[in-house]
Amino acid sequence: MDTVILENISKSYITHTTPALNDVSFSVGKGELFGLIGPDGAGKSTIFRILTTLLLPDSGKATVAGYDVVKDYHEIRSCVGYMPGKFSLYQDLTIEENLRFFATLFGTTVAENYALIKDIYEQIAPFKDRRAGKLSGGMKQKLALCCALVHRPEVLFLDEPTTGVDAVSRQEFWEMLRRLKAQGITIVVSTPYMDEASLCERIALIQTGTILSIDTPDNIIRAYPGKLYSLRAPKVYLLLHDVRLYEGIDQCYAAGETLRVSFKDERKDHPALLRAYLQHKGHPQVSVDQITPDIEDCFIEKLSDQ
Ligand SMILES: Nc1ncnc2c1ncn2[C@@H]1O[C@H](COP(=O)(O)OP(=O)(O)OP(=O)(O)O)[C@@H](O)[C@H]1O
Repeated sequence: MDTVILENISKSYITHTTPALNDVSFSVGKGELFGLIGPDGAGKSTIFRILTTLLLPDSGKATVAGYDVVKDYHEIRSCVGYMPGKFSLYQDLTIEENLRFFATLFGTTVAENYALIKDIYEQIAPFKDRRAGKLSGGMKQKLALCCALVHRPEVLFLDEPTTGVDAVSRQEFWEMLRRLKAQGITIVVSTPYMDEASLCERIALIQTGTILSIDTPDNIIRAYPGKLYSLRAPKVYLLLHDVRLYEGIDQCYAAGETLRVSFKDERKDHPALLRAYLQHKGHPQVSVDQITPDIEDCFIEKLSDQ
C-alpha cells in the first residue's frame, strides 16, 4: 500500500477567493523520493499542512502510513518528520539544545537514533554550542533536518528545504536525501526550483492548487508534445517581439539569453521559414536549433493547456 495517499483534496482559506487546493489526488510509494514542483502560491505548503494534520481539508480524503489525516492525527504526528518552509526552530537555543528538545518531545533521545542523523549532524557538530539564530542558511537547514529526523520518522515532509540556500549546500542537501531514502524513509519534498525535479524519482507539477502532471521527470519530458527550438540573436528583446508576430507560433518565452519557441502544429513547424522571416526582420545572425525540453519547458507547456 502507498505510504501517502491524497484523494480529491480541496482547501480554501476564508480570506482567499480562489481555492488553495482544487481536487488534488496523488500517492507516494513506500521509500519513494517524491517531489512537489511549483512556484510560490501553488499550494505546496497547504498540502504539507494537511498531511501533517496541522490543517483540515474542506473535502477529500488523505492518509499517511495508513492513518487518516483527520481522525488519526495523534498517530500521524508521531510517525512523520516535518521541516516547514519557514525556519521554525528555537532561535535562542543552541544546536544541541534544539536537537535534545525535539528528541524529548517525541519521547526519545538523540543517542537512540544517532545513526540516522550522524552524517548530517557531524557537519554542524563543531558549532553545537552556537544559538540557532546565529547559524548560516545551510547550517539552519541541516539542523532543521536533524530535528525532523530525531524520532526516526517513517515519512519525511520537507517544504522548500533548499529555498534561499547556496548552490553547494543545495547539492549536499539532495545527497543527504538520497542517503535517507536508502534507509527506507519515504520523502515528500517541495521545491520552486525546476532544476531540482530531476533529483526526484517522481514529481507532481502543481500550479494554483491544481496538479498539472504526475510522473517520473524523464516521462514528463518524453511526453512533451511537438518540437521545441532555442533561438539566439544579439538583440533578444527585439527577437522576442518579432517572433511573437510570426503566424503559427504557439509558445515564445525567454530562457536566459535565448528564446524558447514552439509552433502551433506540425503544418506550421518550419524553422527554416521562421529563420528567413527573422533575417528579413533585421536579425541576420539568428540561430534556430531544436532542443530537448527541460522540466520548466514542460511546466510552461502544461500551463498553456489550462
Ligand atoms: N493562512 C492563509 N490564509 C489565506 N491564504 C493563504 C494562507 N496560506 C496560504 N494561502 C494562499 O493559498 C495559496 C496556496 O498557498 P501555499 O502557501 O500553499 O503555496 P506554496 O506553493 O507553498 O507557496 P509559498 O512558497 O509561497 O508558500 C496561495 O494563494 C496563498 O496566498
